[in-house]
Amino acid sequence: MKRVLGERIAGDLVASGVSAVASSPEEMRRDRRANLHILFLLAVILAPLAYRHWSTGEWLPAAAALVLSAVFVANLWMILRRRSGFLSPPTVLLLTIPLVILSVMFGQEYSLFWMYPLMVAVPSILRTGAGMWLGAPCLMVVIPAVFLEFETGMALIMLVSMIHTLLVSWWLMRAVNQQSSRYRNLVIHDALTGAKNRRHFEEELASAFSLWQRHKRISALIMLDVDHFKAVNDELGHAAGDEVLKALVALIQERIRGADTVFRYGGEEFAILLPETTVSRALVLANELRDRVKTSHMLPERRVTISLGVCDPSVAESADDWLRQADAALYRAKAAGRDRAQQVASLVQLPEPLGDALPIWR
Ligand SMILES: Nc1nc2c(ncn2[C@@H]2O[C@H](COP(=O)(O)OP(=O)(O)OP(=O)(O)O)[C@@H](O)[C@H]2O)c(=O)[nH]1
Repeated sequence: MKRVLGERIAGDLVASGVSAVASSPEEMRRDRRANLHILFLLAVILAPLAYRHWSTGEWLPAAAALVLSAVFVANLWMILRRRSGFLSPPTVLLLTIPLVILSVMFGQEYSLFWMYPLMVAVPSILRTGAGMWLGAPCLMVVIPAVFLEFETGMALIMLVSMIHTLLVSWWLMRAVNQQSSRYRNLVIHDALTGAKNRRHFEEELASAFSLWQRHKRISALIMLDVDHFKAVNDELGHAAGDEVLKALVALIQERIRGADTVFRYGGEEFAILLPETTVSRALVLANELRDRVKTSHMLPERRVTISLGVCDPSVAESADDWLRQADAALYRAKAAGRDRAQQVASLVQLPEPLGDALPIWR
């Protein structure tokens, strides 16, 4: 249980390293704004805390709060100037919590009021259930101080309201998370087939291309198109055409590895992006898919076939060019009679057996 909890908190801390989860510029801007607010909040908590300790002659906690507050302000300044700070929000949070608790232990009972913004900040920064797992022990640590410093009625009110603050903040954060993952799914998926959509494809293709450019990490792109799909629609109706598209995506998804992705590029054209895969291995997969589609009896009335084009980024000058070349290979396959796969020969030779050893499906 402990390990699972530790892993969850660690996972959430990593995930809440914000820039790691934010992918679109809009998400990054939103996270930056949220970071600024939270960092400002935590910096503000520490300044009056330092003042109170200083005014009662407790130099050590006063100095610690002052130094930390100054560090947080510098971090804020860096984020404003350079868009990223030297401390992540979880680190800032993990530095603030012990200081507030220590301040209470040092006899500054009014520091307990800073537990309220902290109970808001913990779920907001950690974003998931781990916020609760970190917030709850913090409250437990301060319970003795609450009952020691305040009369029982007041202590109970404070405790219940702190728990309430933590629960409401966690509940709100959970609702926000659920909504955003629902929206993200809608934004990146094609509603009919469940494949990822073209917009997401363009992002993923660009990132696969920059992995190739910067680190020479190879990927293969397969473009595929259903042959004579118009005839399917015309003869059997649009609904039958839709069923073919859904069955095709299901067949591809069943075959490819977890790391690979199938996208609906448009109409009856699809793309499959295969990380760490050579063109020759992708061609083997393309032919296997072609074979499986042909023998799958998706429609009892007529045989469905596909044509495919395979290409890696070594031959391309940009992500767009990569797509253009894979598409050109696909249309060569169409022109050569359909129900076949064509490749663009790669310009790189991976050392064998590495090239061969790369798995192409699960
Ligand atoms: N059922 C269905 N049909 C679609 C969908 N999107 C596009 N189409 C149809 O797909 C057909 C594509 O036809 P064409 O571009 O002529 O291609 P094709 O008949 O497959 O011919 P080739 O690609 O040359 O083999 C058109 O009739 C479109 O209406 C969809 O979501 N559902």
